[in-house]
Amino acid sequence: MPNHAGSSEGVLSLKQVSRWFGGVQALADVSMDIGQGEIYGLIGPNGAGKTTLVNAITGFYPPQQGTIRFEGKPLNGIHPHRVARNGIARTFQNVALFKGMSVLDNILLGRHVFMRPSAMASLFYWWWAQKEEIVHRHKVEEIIDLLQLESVRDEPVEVIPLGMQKRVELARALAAEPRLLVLDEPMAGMNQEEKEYIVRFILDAQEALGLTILLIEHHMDVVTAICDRALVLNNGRMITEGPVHEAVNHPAVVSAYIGEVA
Ligand SMILES: Nc1ncnc2c1ncn2[C@@H]1O[C@H](COP(=O)(O)OP(=O)(O)OP(=O)(O)O)[C@@H](O)[C@H]1O
Repeated sequence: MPNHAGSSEGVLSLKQVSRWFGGVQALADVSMDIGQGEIYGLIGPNGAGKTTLVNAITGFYPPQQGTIRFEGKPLNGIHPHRVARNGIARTFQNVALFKGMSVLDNILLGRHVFMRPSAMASLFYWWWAQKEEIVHRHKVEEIIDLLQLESVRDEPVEVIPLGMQKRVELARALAAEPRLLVLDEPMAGMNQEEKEYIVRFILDAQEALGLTILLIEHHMDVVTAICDRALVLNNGRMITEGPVHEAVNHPAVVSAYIGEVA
């Protein structure tokens, strides 16, 4: 059951956001407001526009119409790297880790938002860079602890089970110290036990770090268990938006999820 009621102050606010890919309208006038500390679900059948919405928020595919504001500041047209530095981290639908690198180094990569762009700067100010490195490693250790990745920290990521790889992705996103965390199907391909683990870790991280979360998820049991509110999309359009139990029981949602797309 939801236990993170959001305040009235919107952290992320979208107003009539639209996005086209050629002749396909992937998003049509989508609006939403996510409150501080909320876990907000984004649901809908395949091709509904969920990932496009996340890509619009995180700067990968800016909307062609409408406005997106984060903590009161406009996000439209901001480069993904700057969006990340401004406090929004995301995970990807398909595992996007660096094979051949250890779990620890993959998580450390999440710190890149704080690192200096010039390697030369680090070379000249090596002493400063060393101090910086210690801070980064310390933060990463905290996250390894929080997500219980200690036993695999030195393993190459490709040898650990999928469920753990997804947990490493979550860890890498947390390493960027976001205030808004966007999770794109964090449970895809997981078995029941792995799902239960990742739900637990998401809730732990949310509580420990005071996060606001936007969650794309197909598992309705998870959505109803942990989300406060939800937005339902179909063909890029808003079907319904509101308290999660009302949203998931909307007739169009029920029919969309049993295959008769409304
Ligand atoms: N880069 C792109 N180029 C062209 N069309 C795209 C692109 N990204 C998304 N689309 C189209 O936009 C629509 C919405 O796709 P999107 O991936 O956002 O849906 P989704 O709800 O995330 O689906 P899924 O649950 O399958 O991930 C689809 O018709 C898709 O083909």
